[in-house]
Amino acid sequence: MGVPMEYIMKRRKTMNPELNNIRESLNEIDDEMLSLLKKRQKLSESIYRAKKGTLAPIYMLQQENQKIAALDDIDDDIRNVGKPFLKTVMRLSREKQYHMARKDDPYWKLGLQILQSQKERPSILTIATQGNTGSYSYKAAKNLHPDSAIITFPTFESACTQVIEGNVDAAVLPLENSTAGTVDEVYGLLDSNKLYITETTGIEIRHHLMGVKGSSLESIETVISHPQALAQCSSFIQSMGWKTEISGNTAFAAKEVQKRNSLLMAAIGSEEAARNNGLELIMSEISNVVHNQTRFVLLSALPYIAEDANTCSLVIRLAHEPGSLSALLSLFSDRDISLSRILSRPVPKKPWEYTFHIDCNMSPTDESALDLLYQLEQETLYMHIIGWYKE
Ligand SMILES: O=C(O)C(=O)C[C@]1(C(=O)O)C=C[C@@H](O)C=C1
Repeated sequence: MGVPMEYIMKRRKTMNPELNNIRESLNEIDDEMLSLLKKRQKLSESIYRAKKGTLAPIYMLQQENQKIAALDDIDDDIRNVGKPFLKTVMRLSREKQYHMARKDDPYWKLGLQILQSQKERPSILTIATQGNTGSYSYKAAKNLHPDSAIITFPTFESACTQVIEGNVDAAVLPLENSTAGTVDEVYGLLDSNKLYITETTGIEIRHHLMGVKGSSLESIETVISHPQALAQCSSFIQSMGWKTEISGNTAFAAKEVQKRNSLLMAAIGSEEAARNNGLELIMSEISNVVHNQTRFVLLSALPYIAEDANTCSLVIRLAHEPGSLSALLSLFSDRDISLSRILSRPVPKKPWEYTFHIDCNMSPTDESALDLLYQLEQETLYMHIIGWYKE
């Protein structure tokens, strides 16, 4: 029989009285600090009330910098820990003030837009995808809305244009693959801010090698597919020493092989792509990893937010300053909001400046989520919600 944990803990406590005493003292100091913090937060409420109605902003950067700079004159030991400590308490003070300001502002535009977006789910009768019927996007669209009519377009951009122009209800596009990473072009299209992610689905990707009748591993010299599919099967391709050719998607690759009708060429794609183009499977499942998934998103022109939404996708631009990203991340962690993805993309025409795509787990009914958005609007150069959906 094992020794009960409680007994071990008790023994530990009595075995080292010196350690216990120090811990007791630490606890006392923590209690004192917490009670001071409580007092400080009360003062933050008062400072907010004093600022209310004046044009004074909540974030007084100069004020904060002065306080931090004043620490330069004190001894090393306390300066180094004092700076992050003061930054934290001032940030908590701002968070309190933003919460009060949001509550006081019934006309907060983004808050009203969020409320308006929580309407009934719009019906999705027509969906645009890129590629043709054998593509994984087609499969993902069917997965999400089995009864919808799916119309295929040659590029991601043309599928999005159809949604923006109101010719279809939504587009389904791949956003991220578990092996090859993000689909940068789709992220670029999301940056245009005309579309919203309203649903997502994960599709298990099984890549197969296919060719015309008579082709074999020995006869092939070149493989054709979408760059993501080629990347996802790179180990096998390299081991065979094949050349690669790029196509718009896996279904187009299969079509191209059928058209060229050559034993020297094979395509990488789904079983459907082989079937639809009369090709034979030369080898099944050639991906680098067994569980190869792609996350697809349904994009709508209307910013619909589901009642049970738990993931919010944000695009944020920050000032190009040291510490700006870590300060941003603290605004999430202070509120216990976890991030499921973070991605940086270069800002066009602005070398070394970045846009951050952040997915975080929060519900539109959470007060802390609204506080966060309110604060982000004030403290970042730019913030936009590109979707709030159930994942
Ligand atoms: O001095 C202010 O205006 C405050 O709101 C107080 C305070 C602080 O907590 O010290 C908080 C936020 C400001 O950015 C600067 C300082």
